[in-house]
This record gives sequence, C-alpha cells and structure tokens, in this order.
Amino acid sequence: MAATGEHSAKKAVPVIDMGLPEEQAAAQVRAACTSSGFFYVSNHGVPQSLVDETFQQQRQLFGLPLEHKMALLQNENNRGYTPFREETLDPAHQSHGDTKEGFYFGREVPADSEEAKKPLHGPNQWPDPKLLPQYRQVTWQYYEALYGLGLRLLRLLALSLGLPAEFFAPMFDKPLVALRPLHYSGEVSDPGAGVFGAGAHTDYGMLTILATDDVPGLQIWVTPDGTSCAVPSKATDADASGGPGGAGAGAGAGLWWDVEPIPGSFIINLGDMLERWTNGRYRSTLHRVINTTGRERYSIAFFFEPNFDTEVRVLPMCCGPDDPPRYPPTTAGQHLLDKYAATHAGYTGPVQRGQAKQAAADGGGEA
Ligand SMILES: O=C(O)CCC(=O)C(=O)O
Ligand SMILES: [Fe+2]
Repeated sequence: MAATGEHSAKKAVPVIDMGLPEEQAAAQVRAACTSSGFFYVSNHGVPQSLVDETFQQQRQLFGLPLEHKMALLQNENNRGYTPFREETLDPAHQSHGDTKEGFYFGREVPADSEEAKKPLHGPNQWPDPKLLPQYRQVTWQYYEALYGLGLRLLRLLALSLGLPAEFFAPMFDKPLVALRPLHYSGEVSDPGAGVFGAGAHTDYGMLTILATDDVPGLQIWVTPDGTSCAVPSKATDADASGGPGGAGAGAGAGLWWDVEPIPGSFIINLGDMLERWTNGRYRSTLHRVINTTGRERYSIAFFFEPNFDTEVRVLPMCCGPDDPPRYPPTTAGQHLLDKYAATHAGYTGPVQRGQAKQAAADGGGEA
C-alpha cells in the first residue's frame, strides 16, 4: 500500500514512551528496529532546560569568529572543528561538501594516559573559557545526561533481542562517544544539483541520539510502508522513486520521508555496527538532511559506541543454519576505523593519523 503521508510516517517512526515498563518499551523498540530503524523517545528524563541551554551554548560556539573555530580544527583523535563543506557524506551525489559545520567532542581521555595511545582517544578541544565561560560545563552536563539515556536505551535494545537487560552495559563503560553539535547554513538544498545539508549516509556505529531545533530537514530512505530499504547505489535509483527529495511513492523502491522535530523528544537511530551485530535484523537506515526553508538549523548528535576493544560478533539469536553470520567478527574500534577509511578515501586527516596511532600501539612502528 502506498504511503498516506503523515500517518504512515508517524507509524514508521514511532514515539516510544520511556516511562513504560521496560518489557513493553522493548517490544516497541524491536518493532522500530526491524522496520524503519528510527524512533523517537519521549518522557526520557533529560530536562528540557538542559537541552535548551545546550543548544544556546552551541549557537554561541558556532557564532565565534572563524579563526577561533579553526584553532580547534579536528585532530587525529576525532575531536574538534569541521568547517562548512569539509565533509561529503555522499560523494556520488554531491557537487560539494555538506552545508554544515560541526564540532566533535568525546569522552575526556587525559593526553598522558595509557588509553590515549589508542586511536580515537584523547583530550577534548574546548573553546576558550574567556570567550564562552559556560560552554564546557553545560556541554559536559548534556554529555553525561545522554550517556545515562544511552545506557537505558541499551537495556531496551538488549531486552528487545531476548538478552538480559545488562548485556551491553559492560561494553560501554569506556565508550567511544562522539558528541557532535551541528550547524546548517541557510543555503537551500538542491538535490538535483547535488547540494545537501548532509548527504545521504548511514551512521557507522551502534546508536545515535539526535536532538534538533524546530527546523525540519532530516529525511529517511524507506519503502512506502515505512521499512528501511536498500541504499540506492546511483542517483537514478532515487530519481526513479519520485526524484531526490520528492515525496512521490516509487513502485517497490524507496522514498524520502521527513522525520519532523517533535518538541521534547529525541530521535534515535541505529548504525552499521548494530546492523552487523544483529546480522541485518536491525536496520541502519539511510538518511540525509535537506534545507527547504532557507533557515539555519542546529542539531546535536550523540554517537554512542562501545569500548574500543569490544568484540562485535553476530549474536547467536540473530543467526542459524539457514541464516549464517554475514559478517566476520571484528572489534568496535576496528569497525569504526574501517568505516572512516572507506568513506574518506584519500583523506589525509584524522583517519590515517588514527591508523598510524593504531600501528604504533600494536608495536608496528612510529606514529
Ligand atoms: O542533523 C541531523 O538531523 C542529522 C545529522 C546526522 O545524520 C549525522 O550527523 O549523522
Ligand atoms: Fe547520520
């Protein structure tokens, strides 16, 4: 049946009430994870005042003169500033980089610690407190609140897979978090000309907790009945189903659905690592951001990934004689480094320096 607009979209991206008994919420999580791969959470316990204050701080951060932001440029530990157009999430369909700028913050790892020898670990690059006195404290409070929410979501995910609620927790006590405030310019997107706020992509990791302001723009690639579907390999795949950014329903193919902001809720989606862990049962859904309003937009992504050394092996309940594991075991850290390398081909920045750091940690040579 063809999509009937908003009703179907709401059904495909359900709002899950975190106040429900866990077993009940977990059943809803399972339904969402096996269909669109996206859901909202309401009643999640993160105070709205903290979310508002955090957005306020991000507006001030992005409002700093460019030289201050450039002084914090993304480093080999994937921490710091990424300027407008620096990232091209979908090179096959984009004529230039994403019309967004961002910052990466992670778990605070002291430079002189043993852990800092691992790729993607190190201290954060905070803005000068003389310029933004509240920034670090507010953003860190938000980080901690989302870490708590992430752990609750992991319980629901575990239950949804028939595992004990605590299954994932020990794998997230030294998590590879990337807290990523984003600022989209007012440039209107033009999918036909390859201009996007954020090009179509799937997230690499386990779980993304996204907060947005009230400006729409996020879209997901689903079938007309709201199920995550194959990633189109060419622009024409998308064109065939109503045009890039179009609302038309394609015969058996995918279409872009708006995931509208709902005040007071977070948007949750799954990444490639969880898809791998569940042998494809849970969906890492293609999504993108387009600007249709000419308004600037702010969002904050919280990429919640396991400890670097966590083994990611297809879960026993997600495979069987008729459905053998489609992926060999790996580790969370290796999975992420491989993803970065695959999507940043020829990029001589953090990825390669991160790999050099890995080689040094393995005893293979100088970083
Ligand atoms: O800003 C958004 O709404 C989505 C951002 C996103 O998909 C990402 O950073 O991976
Ligand atoms: Fe994303």
